[in-house]
Amino acid sequence: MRTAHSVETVRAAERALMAELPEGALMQRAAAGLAAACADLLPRVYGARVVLLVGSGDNGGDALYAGARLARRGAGVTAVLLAPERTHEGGLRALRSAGAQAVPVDGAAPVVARADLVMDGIVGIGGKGGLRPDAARLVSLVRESGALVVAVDLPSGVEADTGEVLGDAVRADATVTFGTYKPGLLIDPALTYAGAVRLVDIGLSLPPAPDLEALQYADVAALLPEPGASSDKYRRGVVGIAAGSATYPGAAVLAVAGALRGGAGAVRYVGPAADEVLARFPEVLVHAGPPSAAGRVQAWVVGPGIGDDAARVADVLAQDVPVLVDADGLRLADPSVLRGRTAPTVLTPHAGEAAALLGVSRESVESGRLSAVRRLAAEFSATVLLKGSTTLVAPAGGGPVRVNPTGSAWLATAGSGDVLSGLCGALLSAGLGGVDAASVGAYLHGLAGRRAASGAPASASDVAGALPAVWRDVRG
Ligand SMILES: NC(=O)C1=CN([C@@H]2O[C@H](COP(=O)(O)OP(=O)(O)OC[C@H]3O[C@@H](n4cnc5c(N)ncnc54)[C@H](OP(=O)(O)O)[C@@H]3O)[C@@H](O)[C@H]2O)[C@@H](O)CC1
Ligand SMILES: Nc1ncnc2c1ncn2[C@@H]1O[C@H](COP(=O)(O)OP(=O)(O)O)[C@@H](O)[C@H]1O
Ligand SMILES: [K+]
Repeated sequence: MRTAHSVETVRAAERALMAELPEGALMQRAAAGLAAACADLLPRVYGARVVLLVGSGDNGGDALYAGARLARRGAGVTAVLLAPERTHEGGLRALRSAGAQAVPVDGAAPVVARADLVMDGIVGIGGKGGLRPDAARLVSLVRESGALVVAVDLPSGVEADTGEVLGDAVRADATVTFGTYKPGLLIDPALTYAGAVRLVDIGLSLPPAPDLEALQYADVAALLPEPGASSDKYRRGVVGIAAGSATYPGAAVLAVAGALRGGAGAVRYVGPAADEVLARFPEVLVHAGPPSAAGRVQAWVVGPGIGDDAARVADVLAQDVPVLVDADGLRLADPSVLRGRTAPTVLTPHAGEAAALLGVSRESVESGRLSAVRRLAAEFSATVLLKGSTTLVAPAGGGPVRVNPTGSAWLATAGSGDVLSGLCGALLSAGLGGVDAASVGAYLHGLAGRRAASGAPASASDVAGALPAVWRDVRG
């Protein structure tokens, strides 16, 4: 599991560790890791032209000590000081004694223009808001220079805790972060500013529950349901799909396609697209009448392509089994019924649907995805999977939010959300909890999107078709 911790948590861990160590030891650890990462990125350290952008805090201190290390290895290092009178004193002394020079901001243009590598030590976890005007001007010089940019701890100008970018920010090729990932390094839009992220262990002891976590291959493999000797189709889990309408039969077919690849023992379908579903998937059990009369299921998916069939949504929500609500179902579900359910509920909105549920603009959801998903989970007492370029899953009762690391923009194709809902529903029916079902589903769906596309457009059916192969890859 990859984990990220909030600034407050990092600060507390830093205080505890600093009390045990000689002064400056932590910053030396950070600077050593940073210098090593820069050396790896440069074709050759000796003779390389390195420019440090140095703000007034410890982030600038890290850059100065790392710059001193590179200068001692023969790099030509120049520090650009944004606040010369408030620069980290020890760092500046170290830089000068390594033979490097420092210039004020108005002397930056010629040195930045010739830089091979720029280290961004303007601001780290102490930053608030986008870059200030003098820093922003400096960063636009860097952009014009074409130099390799390495952000110290996080790209200056992004919000560490939320992933928001409130103005100008540094666009880095790589970010060297200390102690733990910061939430903003895993969530867009900030994520797209960070480049390749390298974590440097500086010995912090962090609490076991992070603010954010991302499943890795091994975590997903351990969560995948697997039939055993005593399994039968009912024990493996039966997932019910209440989806589709005369206008949108395809949504039913795609949700079923996802469900059939999600590890359930059987898929039941209820709705007006039974003929279309059976024509494509004869293994599905179809039922007329309300979902509650369809026979036992261990989890329901309701909503994709359902049109205005509020009765079908209400019927599903009244059943005391896990329910995943998607698409039209999100619009039709009664919020008080959602809140009152005792069995797990999973909501899977995209940003537009999330905005409607929260009564805010789509833009505010997109720019503040982490707070939006947490709010939704709290307001509806449900696990919430917020779709988009980085899909987030928040648990109903608070706790770490999961961020999906496998997304692919090729998934932004009509119907791929329907496949996801069926897949997650099947995982729920197989016994996974809401957060695991949603995050494992998103992980597999993202991998399937990449595999189905591999550089060319893929349809939602292709994504569903790629699921068995990615399941095998993950287990292998
Ligand atoms: N925690 C750890 O374990 C370790 C932490 N370490 C390092 O310390 C860093 C944190 O250092 P920090 O606390 O000194 O804050 P930092 O990020 O340098 O920023 C503060 C300065 O920035 C300024 N400023 C604020 N907003 C701004 C903006 N938008 N645009 C421009 N400027 C802005 C603000 O100025 P002021 O408001 O005072 O004018 C203030 O002076 C951390 O990220 C890591 O690199 C490692 O060395 C070792 C282990
Ligand atoms: N830019 C993007 N990068 C990665 N994944 C994306 C992006 N945009 C959308 N997706 C994913 O594509 C799927 C689209 O789902 P959804 O919006 O419900 O579409 P539909 O209703 O047509 O099925 C979701 O899994 C979502 O996370
Ligand atoms: K920085």
